[in-house]
Amino acid sequence: MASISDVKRRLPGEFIEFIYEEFSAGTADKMLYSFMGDRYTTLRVNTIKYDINSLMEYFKKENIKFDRVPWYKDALIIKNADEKDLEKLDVYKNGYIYIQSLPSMIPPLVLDPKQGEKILDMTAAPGSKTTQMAAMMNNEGYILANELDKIRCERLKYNVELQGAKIVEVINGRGEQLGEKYKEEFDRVLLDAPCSGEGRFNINDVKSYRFWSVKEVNRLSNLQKKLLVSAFKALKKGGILVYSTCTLNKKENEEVVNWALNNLDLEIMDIDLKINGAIQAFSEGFNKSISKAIRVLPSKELEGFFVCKFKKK
Ligand SMILES: C[S@@+](CC[C@H](N)C(=O)[O-])C[C@H]1O[C@@H](n2cnc3c(N)ncnc32)[C@H](O)[C@@H]1O
Repeated sequence: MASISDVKRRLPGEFIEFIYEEFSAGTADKMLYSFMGDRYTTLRVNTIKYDINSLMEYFKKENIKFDRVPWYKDALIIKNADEKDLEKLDVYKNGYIYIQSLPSMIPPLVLDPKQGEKILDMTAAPGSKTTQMAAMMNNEGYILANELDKIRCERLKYNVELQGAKIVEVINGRGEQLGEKYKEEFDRVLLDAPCSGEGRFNINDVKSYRFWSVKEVNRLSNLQKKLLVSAFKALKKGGILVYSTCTLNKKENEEVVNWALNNLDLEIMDIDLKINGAIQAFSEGFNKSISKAIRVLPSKELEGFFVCKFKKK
């Protein structure tokens, strides 16, 4: 059984220092505990093709044990099978389900895209949230899903196709350029930003933390601000923008959001979801309204996440 000293030994020393500098010792300890092991596999039923009751019946027949998620009727926590087991099932191969972490399902729920609306998903691959939004919209309306990385863009196209998300158009380019190209065209914009991924660190998976450095966090924080400017420009007046990351440091979360409040005509809105394990974002030293944003602290069920909902004034 790993211990907190194993975590401290294996993860980059500067990351550990950074976390203890930015957070209270109690919060930092909790975060480190979450990096010790694997989480349960979780998924969402694809309501374009299937429904939750049929899926639960199917799993019972297959002897797959699950728990429901209080804040999302279409999601399940799988107790006795992992991703590889699920990938062998017909429901997976036919695109009836989408394997997705629970916190990753929060930003689309907060954005709340409506049937018939025009949505921009600025950094979209592999398409968890794009396909979730298409399902939430009953496959009616329009989603422009952009991704910079060519290979990840192919994966995005594959997932969109498999899930039957017909309202999605996939494009390959820099999110920073979309604001000028599509000025005030979208009802809602999702910026699920490229980030340092600290909320998904796992000491058994070197890939999860190999690229972390202070320099990289600073680079990402600058990129996130540029992407936010672009997202703001692409949004109609009165439109909704959701900014999310799966990282823990303030530089890529509260600091970026604080910068946006100081430089763009945006206000932060309340998030109405009641999620166990979610806390208010940290507002000390920042604009007080940042406490309306949420942080999901990493745990056995949940990876770390940050979600902020804005309205364009
Ligand atoms: C957090 S991931 C998105 C996950 C996706 N929203 C989902 O739920 O499946 C961020 C994505 O942004 C892409 N990316 C990085 N820089 C970008 C840029 N400048 N413009 C557009 N996409 C970018 C990355 O390749 C990565 O696929």
